[in-house]
Order: sequence, then C-alpha cells, then structure tokens
Amino acid sequence: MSDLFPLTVSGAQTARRGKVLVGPIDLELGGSGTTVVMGPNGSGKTTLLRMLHGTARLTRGSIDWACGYHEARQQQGFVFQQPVMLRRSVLENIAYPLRIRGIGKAIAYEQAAEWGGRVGLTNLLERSATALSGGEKQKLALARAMITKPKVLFLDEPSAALDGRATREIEDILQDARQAGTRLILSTHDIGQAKRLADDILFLLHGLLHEQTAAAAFFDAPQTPQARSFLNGDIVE
Ligand SMILES: Nc1ncnc2c1ncn2[C@@H]1O[C@H](COP(=O)(O)OP(=O)(O)OP(=O)(O)O)[C@@H](O)[C@H]1O
Repeated sequence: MSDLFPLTVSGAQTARRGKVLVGPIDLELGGSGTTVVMGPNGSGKTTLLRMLHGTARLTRGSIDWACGYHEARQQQGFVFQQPVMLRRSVLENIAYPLRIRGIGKAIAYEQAAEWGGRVGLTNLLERSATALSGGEKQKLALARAMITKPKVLFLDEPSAALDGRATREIEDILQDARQAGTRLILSTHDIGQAKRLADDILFLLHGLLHEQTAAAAFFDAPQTPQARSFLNGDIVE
C-alpha cells in the first residue's frame, strides 16, 4: 500500500451560499504524530477537518493525498462531535463498520466487545445506543472509528461532552493509537487537551490559518497577537 502523506493543501476554500467559511488554506501535513486544530467557536475547525477528510466540498483549490483520494479515503476514520447512533445495540453499532465490510458476525462482535471494553462500555454493550449519554456516545463513536484500524483518524472535539476521568481515558486511547502509528488530526478548544496531545498546532481564526507551529513553540511563544489572546483565555476578535 502506498503512503498517504504528505497531505498537500493548496488554496483550499469552502463556501456556502456565497459565504466563505474556511480558506484559502495552504498547508502540508507529514505522516506522523498528532495535529491539533485550535481556534475559538466558529473559527472553522469542523469545516477544515471535513475538507481534509473529503466530506466538505471545495469551492476552490485542492487537497491531495500522496496516494490519491480513493485509496486515502478508505484508510480514514472520522469521529464527529455529535455522533450518529444507529437504532441498535452498542455492540452492533461498534461492529457495524466491520459488518459492512463483509466480516462475519462472530468475529465482528468479538472485536466490537473488545473495543467496547477499551473505551469503558463493557457494561453497556447490550443497551440501545440511542439511550446512551452524550459522553458514552462519544466513546462508542471512538470505538466504532478505531475498529477498522484507520491510518488517519480525524476527531472533532473528541471529549467535548466528557468529564475529567472519561477525557483522560479517551486521551490514553489516542496516545496508544499514536504510538501504534495512527496519524491523528483533531480539533479542540481545550487548551489543556491540546498541550497533552499535540505535536503540532493549526491555529484557525475566521476561517484562516493564522499559525502552523510545533506544539511547544506555539504554547511557549505564539507568533500572532490573536493566538496569544486565545491562549490567555481572552476574547479573540
Ligand atoms: N452548512 C453550513 N452552512 C452555512 N454556514 C455554515 C455551515 N457549516 C458551518 N457554517 C459556518 O461556518 C463557520 C465555521 O463553522 P465550524 O463549525 O467549522 O467552526 P468550529 O470552529 O468547528 O466551531 P465550534 O468550535 O463552535 O464547533 C461558522 O461561522 C458556522 O456558522
């Protein structure tokens, strides 16, 4: 299988009804580590992740994986901020990506139970997924994305609805995935989470990329006044 990276983003822009939401963005992402997309509410984090993943249509520019779009697409997972639950059990939800790939029930359910355990849902596997809490749904979504062992995993605010302990559990799983070579690209407005997870930072404001920096440099000495304000917890205009 050929390499996916670098991922090259050239003048990429997404607009809706004539209004530019994100872009133009120029960017190149290498093949390892964890990239964290930061920025205030509405700055375009979700839209940028969807552009990179290929689910937000570009109105200008291009986004190219080294191996080509279709091959890259098969090796990506995406965890949404508000994950969609099938009206089935937790176990069936987690097993679903394997089932649609033609994997038999016994193996799919065995792996789903294992992944359910890893995200702390062992006691809820038979429960209807639609009855889960917000945090439990996020854990389910993570297990459902990781069960296919994607090479690249996009996560949109992966612990927005989680308490401190659940956040730590999710972050541990993400660190393990990173160690195992999964490329992580996630958004968060939680500065603590970004510090714990990021190798490099993309700082977005009003749909534009203000900084692309190694994480340590970003937190020690942000280059733009807007990033400094954001890190200080001030309102960023
Ligand atoms: N389908 C859409 N149609 C019109 N405007 C949209 C659409 N999706 C997003 N937007 C707008 O695009 C901008 C960027 O939204 P996006 O959700 O990408 O930001 P975000 O940084 O992820 O925000 P948050 O932190 O609140 O989740 C916002 O102003 C939003 O209102």
